[in-house]
Amino acid sequence: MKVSILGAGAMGSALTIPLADNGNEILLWGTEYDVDILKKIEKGEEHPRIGVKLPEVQILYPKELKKALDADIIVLAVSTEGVMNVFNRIKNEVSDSILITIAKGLIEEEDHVYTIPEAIWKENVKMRHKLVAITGPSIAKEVARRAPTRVVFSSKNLKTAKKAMKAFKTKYYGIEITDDIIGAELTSALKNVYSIAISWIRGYEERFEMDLSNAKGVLATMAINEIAIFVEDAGGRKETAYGLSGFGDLIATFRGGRNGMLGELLGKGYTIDEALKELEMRGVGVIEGYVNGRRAYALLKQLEMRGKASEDDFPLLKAIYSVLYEGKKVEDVLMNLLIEGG
Ligand SMILES: NC(=O)c1ccc[n+]([C@@H]2O[C@H](COP(=O)([O-])OP(=O)(O)OC[C@H]3O[C@@H](n4cnc5c(N)ncnc54)[C@H](O)[C@@H]3O)[C@@H](O)[C@H]2O)c1
Repeated sequence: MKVSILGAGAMGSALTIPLADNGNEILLWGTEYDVDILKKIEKGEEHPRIGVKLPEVQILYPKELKKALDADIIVLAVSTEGVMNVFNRIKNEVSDSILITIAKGLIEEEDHVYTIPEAIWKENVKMRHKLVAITGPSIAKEVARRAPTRVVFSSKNLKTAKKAMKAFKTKYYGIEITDDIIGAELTSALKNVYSIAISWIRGYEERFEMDLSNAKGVLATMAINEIAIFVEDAGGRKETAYGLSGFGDLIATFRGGRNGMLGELLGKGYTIDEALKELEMRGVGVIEGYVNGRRAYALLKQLEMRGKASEDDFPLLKAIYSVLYEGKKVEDVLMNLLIEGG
């Protein structure tokens, strides 16, 4: 198949490995932010974010977006902040292709919060049966090194998911499919938010020089249960949260990543402003879990207004929101969460 990847960041580029191993023709289009990376790939150098050389791909520069649209599959491989920006540029020319999204986040438009599929369908209703979301534990560097990985392809139309799976599935890249695309997408966006809280404990461990594995177990359990309730309130299936998209991804990522770094600093006693400043100084890019913490809370409020959810079921999310946006410190909320459950 002919597959275009839009976005030459870590994950978009990592996906060229299973796609090439499966014999697909691959086009890799980069945004304005990706130009240096594209040049490196063209010179045969390692991709700076994933540390491997890419297989044979046709490189396309930012002005060549149109050339990427003639493909069986188009992978929207940009981060959440770029999804609608890129989709709006291609939305009228992609209806014949399968569109795949990989971003793990929520979209906010005119004071309303949407999952990524809902935001896309709102712009082009035809994509309802053409859209596939990839979720589950898949750290880009590991995919790029052919480390064993198993992810979820979700779509309203299982035929579409199966067709997409054919292009990607390899001996080391396993795929399960589901029609619960809203559940899978919401789960993976929330996973980024809750992993901030689980990482508070790492900061605490360092700060007080003691192991706090018991506490980590409590927060991880609260996290997965709240994600499951949230997903069900939003019309998805609880099992999706307990599967690869939720539990699996939480285990894979809470130890590291940008959200984990933010959580750790907060656990060490930094205020949110100090933590964000520190991460900016370290050159860490956008922290998706931070922005999505606010969006998740706003979505919860939206659901509550419609009688579909109750804020009382989400003590951990409320605590995360209060630390990220209301000036609370982790020590103001942690003991109550751990001992009383919120
Ligand atoms: N890295 C991983 O292991 C991994 C795994 C699964 C899913 N994801 C998800 O995939 C998405 C991308 O992650 P990544 O690690 O590849 O990030 P990255 O920072 O390496 O790449 C980000 C990509 O998004 C583009 N981009 C960023 N802001 C943009 C904007 N405002 N407009 C247009 N394009 C923009 C960049 O040009 C780049 O192509 C994230 O949502 C992430 O949660 C990442």
